[in-house]
Amino acid sequence: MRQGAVRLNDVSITYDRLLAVQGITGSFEPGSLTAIAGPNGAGKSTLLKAVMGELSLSSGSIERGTSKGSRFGYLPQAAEIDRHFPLSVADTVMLGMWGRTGAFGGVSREAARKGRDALQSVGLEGLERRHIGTLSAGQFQRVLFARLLLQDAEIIMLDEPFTAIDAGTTRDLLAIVKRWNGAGRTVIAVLHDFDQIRAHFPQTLLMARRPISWGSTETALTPENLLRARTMAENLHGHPPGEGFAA
Ligand SMILES: Nc1ncnc2c1ncn2[C@@H]1O[C@H](COP(=O)(O)OP(=O)(O)OP(=O)(O)O)[C@@H](O)[C@H]1O
Repeated sequence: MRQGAVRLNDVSITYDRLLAVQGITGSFEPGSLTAIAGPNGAGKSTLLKAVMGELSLSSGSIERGTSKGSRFGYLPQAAEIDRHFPLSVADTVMLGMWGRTGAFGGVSREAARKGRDALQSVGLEGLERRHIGTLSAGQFQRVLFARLLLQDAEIIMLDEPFTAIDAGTTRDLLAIVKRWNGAGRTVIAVLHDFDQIRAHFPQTLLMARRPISWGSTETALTPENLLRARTMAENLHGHPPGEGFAA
């Protein structure tokens, strides 16, 4: 059932005239666990959306192994999600089943059981009826992970999944990421915490619009490469890329 790698061939993406991603080549192998790192505005989120097929490329190509969108699960950045929408925790989690039931397919008893199991595995049993707007940031991120669990995707892409999330939730969600990967799924996560990347993510793509390094985390995140990323970011923005982005 396992399918091919996701290959990027000289991928570039522009917004109007802004070249957000330039000349990225490499592949996410099946079953790999990769961090995408780089300064603010480096094109990381843009690249994830392009891999998902949400954005078109200005040049280059992406081989996805299959044309089926259901192969991908995607967690957007928290800032991109509107939590005012009147949905309960249970409704939000069950959206993960859309790929199989269709939007109006109704929820079978089996699907409802899976939904409860998913909520339990992220530690949120009992909160099914709560409105998502009343949850803490950490609880809401747990809901989104439960939704991803239900989606049962082969390739899971997470955009800053632990930003502004408490330490306990980060630990629990990181354990889920590792379980996904242990079960043979490919996981790609945009992350800012280099210590976390070094501790848990064997592969890293470091980019600052252009690729800097892509390979084992040890070889990708050298002080020299981080310095190059920093310098490239300064050239992009005309100022340093912010606290924390230091070798
Ligand atoms: N929809 C859009 N329209 C126009 N420009 C955009 C759009 N989305 C992103 N950009 C620009 O493209 C560049 C890359 O943005 P992107 O969000 O991909 O970077 P990032 O590495 O994910 O940044 P961060 O770490 O701050 O989230 C930035 O200059 C950003 O302002």
